Amino acid sequence: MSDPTSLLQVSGVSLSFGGVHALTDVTFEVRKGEVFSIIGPNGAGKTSMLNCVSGRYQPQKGSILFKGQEITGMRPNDRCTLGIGRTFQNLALFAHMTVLDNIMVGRHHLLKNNFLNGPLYWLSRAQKEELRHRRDVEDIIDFLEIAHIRKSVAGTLSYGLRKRVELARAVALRPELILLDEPMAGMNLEEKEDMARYIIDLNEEWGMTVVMIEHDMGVVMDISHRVMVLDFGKKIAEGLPDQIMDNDHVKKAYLGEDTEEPETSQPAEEEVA
Ligand SMILES: Nc1ncnc2c1ncn2[C@@H]1O[C@H](COP(=O)(O)OP(=O)(O)OP(=O)(O)O)[C@@H](O)[C@H]1O
Repeated sequence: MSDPTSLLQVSGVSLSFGGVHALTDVTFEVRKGEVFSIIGPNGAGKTSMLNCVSGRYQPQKGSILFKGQEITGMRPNDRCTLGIGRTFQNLALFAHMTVLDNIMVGRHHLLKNNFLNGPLYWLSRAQKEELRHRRDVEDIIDFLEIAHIRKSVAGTLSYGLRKRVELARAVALRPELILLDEPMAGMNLEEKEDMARYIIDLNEEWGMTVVMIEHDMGVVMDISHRVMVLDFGKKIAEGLPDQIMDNDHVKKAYLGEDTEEPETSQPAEEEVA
């Protein structure tokens, strides 16, 4: 029997691209209700890990369970239907569509008609259903404070607002697990504070479990329940934010901090085998 508090179980996942080992034997678990962050230097394998969970990449080894169900070979769309939503490191909105329509796209997994029979959806058959969904979408719009731009074309918005709309689209799926790839990248301080607040509320009030990749250590340490550190595709640490901040291996390998008096100036790569 799987642990009922465990939402996501990743076991021994390895992923290579030719000779590049993006992930090597990575194992971790995310519990229901957690904000779980994945950190590490550029190229450490963070996005690859998220892509393995969302189904964009298929690992060569290992298994991924969601709510105790094996999802390793499942297509991304089926994982969405199961309750895994995500945002992307680089914005993936439909630039020519309005904010509202972008968010409604995020909703399509909850509609009886999906994109395979999409024309039916976009015409009239699902109009009643669409009305109901629009009401629900309005809640999301209110929550993310984007009512004033609901009719704006997504491509005309500032970067910070587009990130927020992308979050709205992912939330529209009402996922149990939401994967956020650098939700604060490129934002100013005020936008970051807003985004941090939305993530906390999604977690605490909307009950979503969050797996987040983020480079801003202040934010990560403030809002995460637990943190995993990747380096060169391997897990080098996992624990509470304070434990991670105190971990000598992490300080050396990730934060580039020397925790001891240097005796010789060895090249950094020798420290991380
Ligand atoms: N589709 C791909 N094809 C080839 N190599 C890839 C692909 N995706 C990732 N990689 C390689 O896998 C390694 C891990 O990349 P990944 O993007 O997962 O790291 P990351 O920790 O998310 O980095 P960043 O913080 O810069 O986004 C890198 O060496 C990268 O070049």
